[in-house]
Amino acid sequence: MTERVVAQGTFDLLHPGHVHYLSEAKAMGDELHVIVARRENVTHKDRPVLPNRQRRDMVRALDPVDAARVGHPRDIFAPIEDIDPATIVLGYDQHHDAAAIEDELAARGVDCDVRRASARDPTYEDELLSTGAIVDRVLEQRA
Ligand SMILES: Cc1cc2nc3c(=O)[nH]c(=O)nc-3n(C[C@H](O)[C@H](O)[C@H](O)COP(=O)(O)O)c2cc1C
Ligand SMILES: Nc1ncnc2c1ncn2[C@@H]1O[C@H](COP(=O)(O)OP(=O)(O)OP(=O)(O)O)[C@@H](O)[C@H]1O
Repeated sequence: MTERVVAQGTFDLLHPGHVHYLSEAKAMGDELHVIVARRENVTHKDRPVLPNRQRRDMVRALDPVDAARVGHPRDIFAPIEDIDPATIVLGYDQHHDAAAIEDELAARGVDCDVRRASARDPTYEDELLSTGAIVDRVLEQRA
């Protein structure tokens, strides 16, 4: 049986940390489905610069990704019910609580494991592995 895996995030300005996360998530199953956060739901940091559809299309073009969609406007569990994954992979720094997600999904009849991905550190001096850091460098160098 095909094991579906779900990854999620903002994916505004792509960088090797995103590729690391998505490759690791793909290795946890057969088919990787990515949920791209809607702009209006990104409230814990600066909102993305790029529109929902552009971020989805770029994520969809990455090698480990089999499918990508813009997330639900209100219910973050609705796309999960639709995809019905064996595993959800949280990013190393995502603030979501794995046990709480498992419990909510179990209540909705979705039985899936929630795992945590590893971080990728820079491999050379000026490598930038966060969208926020890229934006800061653009502001610094183009001001
Ligand atoms: C299991 C799961 C499902 C999610 N589904 C959605 C969704 O349907 N719509 C959405 O706008 N955000 C959704 N999110 C939230 C974002 O993907 C993301 O966690 C957050 O808004 C952006 O923060 P980050 O890029 O720092 O992780 C989901 C998060 C998780 C953990
Ligand atoms: N350096 C990294 N190593 C591993 N995973 C990463 C790295 N950077 C981002 N990710 C993961 O990629 C997913 C999407 O990340 P997101 O676009 O929110 O992060 P970001 O690039 O760190 O942005 P920001 O700097 O605005 O927080 C998240 O699950 C996040 O944990």
